[in-house]
Amino acid sequence: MSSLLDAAAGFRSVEWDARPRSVTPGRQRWDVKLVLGRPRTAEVFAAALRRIPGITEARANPVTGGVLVRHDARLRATDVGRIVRRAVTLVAEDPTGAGRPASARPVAAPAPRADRGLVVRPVLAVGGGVAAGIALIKGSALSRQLVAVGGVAAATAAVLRKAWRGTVDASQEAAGPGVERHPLVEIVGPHRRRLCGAVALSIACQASEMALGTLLGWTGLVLIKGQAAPLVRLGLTTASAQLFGLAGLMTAACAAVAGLSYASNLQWRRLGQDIEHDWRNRTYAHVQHLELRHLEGERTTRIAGALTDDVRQMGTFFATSANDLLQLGTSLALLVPLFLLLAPQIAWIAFLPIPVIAWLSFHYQDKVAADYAVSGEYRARLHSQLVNTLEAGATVKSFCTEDYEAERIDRLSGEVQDSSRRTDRSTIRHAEIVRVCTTGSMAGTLLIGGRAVLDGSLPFEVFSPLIGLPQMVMLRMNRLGGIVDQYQRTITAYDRVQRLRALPVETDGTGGPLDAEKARGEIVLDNVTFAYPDRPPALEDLSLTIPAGQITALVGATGSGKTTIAKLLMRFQNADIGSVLLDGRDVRELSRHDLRHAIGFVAQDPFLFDGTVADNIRYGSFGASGEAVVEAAMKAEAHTFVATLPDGYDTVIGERGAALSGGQRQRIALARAILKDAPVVILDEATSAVDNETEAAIQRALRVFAADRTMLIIAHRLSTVRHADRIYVMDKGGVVAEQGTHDELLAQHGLYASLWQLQAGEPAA
Ligand SMILES: Nc1ncnc2c1ncn2[C@@H]1O[C@H](COP(=O)(O)OP(=O)(O)OP(=O)(O)O)[C@@H](O)[C@H]1O
Repeated sequence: MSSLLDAAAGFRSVEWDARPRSVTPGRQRWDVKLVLGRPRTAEVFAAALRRIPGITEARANPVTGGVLVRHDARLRATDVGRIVRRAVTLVAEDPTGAGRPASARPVAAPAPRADRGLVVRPVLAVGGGVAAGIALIKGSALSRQLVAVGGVAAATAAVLRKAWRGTVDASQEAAGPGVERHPLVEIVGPHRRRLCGAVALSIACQASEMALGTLLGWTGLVLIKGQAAPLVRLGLTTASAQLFGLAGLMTAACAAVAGLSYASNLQWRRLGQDIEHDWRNRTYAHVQHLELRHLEGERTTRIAGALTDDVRQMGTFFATSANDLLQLGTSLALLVPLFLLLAPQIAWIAFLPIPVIAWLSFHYQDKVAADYAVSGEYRARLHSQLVNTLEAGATVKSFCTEDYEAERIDRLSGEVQDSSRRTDRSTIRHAEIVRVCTTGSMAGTLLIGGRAVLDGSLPFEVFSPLIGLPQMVMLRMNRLGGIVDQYQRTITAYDRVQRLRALPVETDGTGGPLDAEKARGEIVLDNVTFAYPDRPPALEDLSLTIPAGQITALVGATGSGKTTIAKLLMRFQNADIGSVLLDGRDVRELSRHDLRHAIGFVAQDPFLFDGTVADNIRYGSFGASGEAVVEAAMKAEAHTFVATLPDGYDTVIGERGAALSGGQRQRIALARAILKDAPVVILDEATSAVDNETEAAIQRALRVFAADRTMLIIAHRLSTVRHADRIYVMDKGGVVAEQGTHDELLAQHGLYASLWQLQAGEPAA
């Protein structure tokens, strides 16, 4: 890290905005304005960060201005923050990275440049060469016009080349090192057949549309000149017959355009939906199997965003923009040769607006991309704030902060409004400039083409049907910037989805299956040390035994590692040192599915789904009968209150069980674990919210339930565990301070005894 820090210290401090968006152990996300709308700077910035020891990954997104930094857990969050800020200062001074020694430059960055010209340079060379060659040989008026066409082609190619560079940057960034196939190919995946069908239909539709335009031109010809030569060749000799013939042909062309347009749009949309559905399912299946530490490390809203917005973006690109691009390409591919063949003298003026509109379109997109990113960010913040405030309704009311919250929403909404206004202004201005260009070119084509017709160098029969066709292309050109924007958004969305899919999933043990029916349930922690990333050890060299068929309790200081023990047992986390054994087998060797099948777990903050009481008790034991559900509810002391609910077990309890009290929620969760009927049951503060009388009843029922199984009870309220066969008293730092039965521990007059006296209201000895 020192090289960058030292180097940065020598530079004048540049006040570039860099703000942390989220900081979790081992990973930070930043908003860095410096990289917004600057792909090259983003590349240099990420490369600069990657060179720093301890930074394992750095990515900068020029579309959103977001920077992701993954780092070694030993690097402190504040140090990483300092590194990011200094990198901003350094790169702001030298955005190209050229000021560094060659050896220090990012290795991967310049490589793609070699391929970029492959597609566009030949167009430039051929277009320019042919035009210049003819001009030199002939030196006629026609050759001058061909030179002009060459100029238009060269200008268009130059504009497209610039845009192509940007998209290549974006796609290479998304594909990452070692990925051979283009992201769009990856996105389409197994839906190539539907893509081919959609492409064929779009091309046919575009050809029909141009045929329709030509027929309209011929109609004008018949009306003005009394006949159209191509129709005479078809045997229609009189003007009236030609008009009837044209009406018939146009009806057929209209029907073909409508039918093909309908079919192609349907195909593209279906393709988009297939892609969205497919990617959502595949990604969700992956997310379901992520290691819990990664799930906890990612923000829920971010994962939900990838599964909804990002996969939708990938589908929408194919449903709309891919179709637009293909139609634009087809119309250009048909029209340019047609003009060059039939009316080369007006081709240059007809197509003159193409490079101008293309340039305007890209320029506009560059400009609004940053605005879109900013307004998207403001919208996301507003959304998140709205959800937070609505969820915190009781807290807001109890602290009388309604006005404060309203002001916050007002401010965020104002920011969204301002940023949207900026984008709207540029959008309208852009549309009007394009309109001026297309109408200007139309006037020019009429003037120059009209003069050519008058001086006899261009037959009116040729000029008339061609006149309206370029407009069709121009109007489509207007969408070019939008298409590129959609492309970049799609690549960024693909990038985010791929990153989610790159997170490691839970691996299974190698020691064969575990038969839950036969499990005895003895649990041993053998010299276990475990630390969460970037934290001191939660458990340190801990050894304890939870005998099979008995009730064991864990009590003690808050944060002393009690829940962590349950997590290690369920393999939500793995011990760093030592091992956790179930019936003498290391849990890491057991299949996670079998292991978790053998354990009934009630978490500290159990989750209830939006559904009926019965659905929630039956969750995970979907085949359980109604009688079994009621029996489990009785054991958990839930039956009495459920019976008083309006629809009994069919009462809908709302999101997270919002329509129940805390104690009622706990009893439903307890009934769920009882119904699972597992040989090992872990209750983590499972009855902390129920009253003493109900808890005593639950304890009685649980003692019967626990008769033939291993039960681990984690609790702060000591009355909950006084009947346990063994109690471990945990102390700070994840160590066992005392152990024994309730009576033995009282007799020790230690930590447990003083806690008991405190809770019983007796003065401490
Ligand atoms: N996901 C996590 N990431 C980082 N640190 C964590 C995480 N979960 C717990 N910790 C830390 O690990 C330590 C032990 O936490 P644990 O939840 O096991 O304690 P506990 O004894 O169950 O506490 P309580 O009685 O308050 O429920 C605490 O210092 C806590 O801050």
